[in-house]
Amino acid sequence: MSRSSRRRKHAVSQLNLMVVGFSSLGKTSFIRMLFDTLGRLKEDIEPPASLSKRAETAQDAEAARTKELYSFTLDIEEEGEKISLTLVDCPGFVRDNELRLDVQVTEETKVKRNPKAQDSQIHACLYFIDNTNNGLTDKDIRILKRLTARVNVIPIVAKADLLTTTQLANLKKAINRDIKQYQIPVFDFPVDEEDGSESEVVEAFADIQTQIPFSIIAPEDAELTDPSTSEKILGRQYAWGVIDCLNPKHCDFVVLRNVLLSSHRKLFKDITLELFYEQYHDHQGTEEEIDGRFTGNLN
Ligand SMILES: Nc1nc2c(ncn2[C@@H]2O[C@H](COP(=O)(O)OP(=O)(O)OP(=O)(O)O)[C@@H](O)[C@H]2O)c(=O)[nH]1
Repeated sequence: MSRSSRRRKHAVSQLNLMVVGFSSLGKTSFIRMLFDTLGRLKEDIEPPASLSKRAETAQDAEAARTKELYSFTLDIEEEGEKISLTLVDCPGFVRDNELRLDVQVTEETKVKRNPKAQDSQIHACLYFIDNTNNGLTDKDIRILKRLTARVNVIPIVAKADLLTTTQLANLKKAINRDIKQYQIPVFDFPVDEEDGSESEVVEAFADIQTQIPFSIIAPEDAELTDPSTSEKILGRQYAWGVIDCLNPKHCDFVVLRNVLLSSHRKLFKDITLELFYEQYHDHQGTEEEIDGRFTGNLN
């Protein structure tokens, strides 16, 4: 094996993901589910304390609220590639407090910048949308415009178990309508039929685009068994049946996980470097001009 291929084999790719959105939409639960489904290289790694604070009742919701931004890094392996994955969980935006909202969005899109540390930039930001609204609110639009100028943004509808199939389809349609109408450049999944890709690859990517915004269902704490297979699952139990959070028929988690960690990981990183990072270099100057870089200190 040549020295360069040996180096490639042992190379570790850095990936930094962030979750953002209003309070109580399921951001921490998503990170917990991702953590639980990762092929971690060191199994004994404990999740941060904030991840174990669950809120299954209204009473403990306040205690479990993410109070300040935190991040943690895991060494994982995905399809034979080693990845150093940093997950960043942000406190939820508070509705009805305009002033705090503005301060918070600025804080979260701001950075302790280290222009040389490209690998500490956020490569993809998952923006959680409230599924009780009929599309994007004015505040979502304002926040998304700011975020999309600075980072790859992927819209998410969490707690999809609370919607029927028709309600979810209508909500997705309404969100996509608003994204188009307000010209919000969320990440879109390129389909380039000219590039000689296998037609299955083109089809798979086109399919991903139709799933945006991705729907997520996070599991409850209790151990559940799939009644049809008797296997343990990450799920939610209802009077009328059991949801398997990893079943693509129930939600888009598995597709999203694959997009983030595998199929589009490199693209997120390339765009971050080429577009957002270059923008930063082109605009070196005042604090305001560069206030959006997600580089530097992730702690
Ligand atoms: N029904 C349902 N409830 C969920 C789901 N995901 C999370 N929850 C519940 O929603 C509540 C809030 O979840 P969190 O993950 O703490 O939400 P968050 O967005 O991190 O909240 P903040 O810390 O306030 O920003 C908890 O009671 C969760 O159990 C889901 O997929 N379905």
